[in-house]
Order: sequence, then structure tokens, then C-alpha cells
Amino acid sequence: MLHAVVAEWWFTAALSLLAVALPAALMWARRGSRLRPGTHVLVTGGSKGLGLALALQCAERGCSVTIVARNKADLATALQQLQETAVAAATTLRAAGGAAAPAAKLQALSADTTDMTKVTKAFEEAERNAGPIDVLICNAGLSLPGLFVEQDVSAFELQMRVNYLGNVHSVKAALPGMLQRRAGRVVLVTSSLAILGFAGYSSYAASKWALRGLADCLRNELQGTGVEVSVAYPPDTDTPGYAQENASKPELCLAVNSALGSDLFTPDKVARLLLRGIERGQYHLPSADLGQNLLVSGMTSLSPKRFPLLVQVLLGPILPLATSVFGWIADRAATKHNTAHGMPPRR
Ligand SMILES: NC(=O)C1=CN([C@@H]2O[C@H](COP(=O)(O)OP(=O)(O)OC[C@H]3O[C@@H](n4cnc5c(N)ncnc54)[C@H](OP(=O)(O)O)[C@@H]3O)[C@@H](O)[C@H]2O)C=CC1
Ligand SMILES: CCCCCCCCCCCCCCCC(=O)[C@@H](N)CO
Repeated sequence: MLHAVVAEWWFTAALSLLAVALPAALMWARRGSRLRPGTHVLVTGGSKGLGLALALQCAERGCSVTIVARNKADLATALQQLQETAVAAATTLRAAGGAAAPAAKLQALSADTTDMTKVTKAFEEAERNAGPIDVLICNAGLSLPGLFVEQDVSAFELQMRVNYLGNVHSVKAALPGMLQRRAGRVVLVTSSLAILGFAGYSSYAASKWALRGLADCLRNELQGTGVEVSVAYPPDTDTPGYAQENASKPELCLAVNSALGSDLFTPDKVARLLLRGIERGQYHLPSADLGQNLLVSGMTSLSPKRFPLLVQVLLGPILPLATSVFGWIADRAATKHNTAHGMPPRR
């Protein structure tokens, strides 16, 4: 008897789950930005690190790719890599019978994203050569870690200019065209530091939190226009930028970071997940790090949740507990370090 009741309960539960999951999955499949031959993807900061990994993987799919960065020599090296990747991709596509695929157009344009005029010019040139921008990936950015009391205001200004305003400029330049075509996707690359904050990142985190706010507002503002928004929160990723950042990380920052214990990921792996999320039309793009995904799912906002609602609800009570433990670990590491190093200095 009990057996039958339990079995029936499971059956009903499974059916209801299916009833919710199936339409949701179908809706999911319809949305998203397929990255196919002919799709034009523009990546700012595409000459190095994560941006280059994203650009190369788009070229692998046969997309037209534009990379924008400042240093011309780095751009030329990256373009060469893109061309090699595209040639290999075209050969594979042809072998698979895709002879009709449009030839991928690859270009590397030098522009500083902090300069609106230069961004506009570069994007116009990009569209002249490779057609309308279908997917804009705002990835250009830098991290200057430092303790608040030690860091100059100029570091706060620079990161705000590059990480926040630089991306405002890029979106400004690409969005009007997307709106006219009623199609397109804007991807903003923020950071895990847009969800949590700890010692050493006061200037960087603020610039990344600003982007998160921009993303939420833009997303709502663009509802029904055919233009969609995604946000990426990469974990620590092994890039030239990360190496540079590590060279100047305060000890306190390192102490808290290692107490929290996050992994270092390859740009390739991080990029692969981001592109998968873009193709699925996700707002919060997936991260290679489970903790990071959980943090995103625990964010309070009006934007869509990271996981399906049922999972979110089940996670509900767990997240405040888990984040409290990590918060306690971060504070204990900071207290220990500050106490040992006589911080704050006594008069
Ligand atoms: N690596 C990591 O651990 C993490 C990185 N991120 C974010 O991911 C993004 C990429 O990081 P990562 O690959 O590590 O960075 P890198 O420093 O390795 O590469 C940065 C890229 O951006 C370009 N760039 C920098 N400033 C400007 C500018 N003002 N105008 C135009 N292009 C610019 C650089 O080229 P050039 O200098 O020639 O202009 C380069 O192509 C950044 O926004 C970063 O904050 C987020 C979380 C973790
Ligand atoms: C359920 C709760 C789980 C909590 C997990 C906590 C994990 C914290 C990891 C902090 C990692 C910081 C990455 C910084 C990336 C970045 O932006 C810099 N490299 C700058 O470029």
C-alpha cells in the first residue's frame, strides 16, 4: 500500500517536472545566439587572454571575427592566429559538406575603448568589412589590485574608465544598429568580484559591480526589441592580465584569496563555457567554478535566476549558510593577517 502511494507520488512528481521542464527547454532552444559561419562577433580586448580565446573559438566555428585592442603588434599576432584557425575550420566545414558557408572575415582594429570617437570609428569599419555586428563581447578590462589605504585615486579612475566606461562606449557604438535590425547580443564580461568583494579589490570590484548594474538595466530596457544581454563572471583565469595582476597583489589580498581557495582556469575552458551560454541565450553565463555558479545563483536582483527556478528554490536556504561560512573564512584570514602585520598602524 505504502509502496503504491510512494510510487504514485514519484510518478506525479516526475510528470509535473516534465510538464515544467519541457516547455522551458523548448523556449531555451529557440532563444540564444547561434555562432555559425557568417555570424559577426566583435570582441574588445580580443588580442590577448580571455578575449583571444573567445575570438579563436568563434573563428573555429567559422564566424566572422573582429578583435579590438590598443597594441598593434599584439593585434597582428592575434590576427595571424585567427587566420590559421579559420583556415583549419573552413577545411573541416568543407569536408563536412558545408561548401555554401560564407567565408569568414577576420580583422584586428586598434582602438582604445576609453575613447568614444575611436570606438565608433573602429566599429563602423568593422561593420563595413564584415557586416553588422551580431554579437558584441565587451571584454577589454584590467585589474589593479591594491589596498584601499595605499592605492592612488588614479587607479580607481583608470579601472572605472576602462572596465566601466570603455564598455559603455562599446555598447553605445553597437546597440543602435542592433536595435534597427531587431537582433543582436551584448555580452558584458564582469568578474566574480562583481558578486563578492574582499581585500585588495576595492577599486577593481567597484568597476565590475558597475557593469553588473548596467547589464541588469540594459536587459530590462531591451525586452521585446530582439536584442539580448548576457553577463560573464569569470573566475581566476591564466592570462597575461592575471600574471600582471598577481605581480602587484598585496599580501593581504593573497591571504584572503587563498583562504577562500579558488582555482585557476585556462582561458580556453572559461571561453568554451561562455560561448555555450551565449548560444543557449543565457543571461548569467556559466562559470567553470561551482562556487562561482552558486554565488551567481544567490544574487538578489530582478534579472533571471542562474539556475531553473526549482533548483533555485531548493538552493534557497543553503546559500545564505554557505556564503556565511565563506564570509567568515575571508574575515578570519583578514583579521589574522592584519593582526600579525600591525594593521591598522597605531599612533
Ligand atoms: N584573468 C582573470 O583572472 C579574470 C579576468 N576578468 C576580466 O576578463 C577580461 C579579460 O581579462 P584578461 O584576458 O585576463 O586580460 P588581459 O590583460 O590578458 O587582456 C586584456 C585585453 O584587453 C585589451 N585592452 C586593455 N585595455 C584596453 C583598452 N583601454 N582599450 C582596448 N583594449 C584594451 C588588451 O590589449 P591592449 O593592452 O593592447 O589594449 C588585451 O587584448 C577583463 O575585463 C578582466 O577584468 C574577470 C575575471 C577574472
Ligand atoms: C556558495 C558560496 C561559494 C563561495 C565561493 C567563494 C569563492 C571565492 C573565490 C574568489 C575568486 C576571485 C576571482 C577573481 C577573478 C578576477 O576578477 C581577478 N583575477 C581579476 O582579474
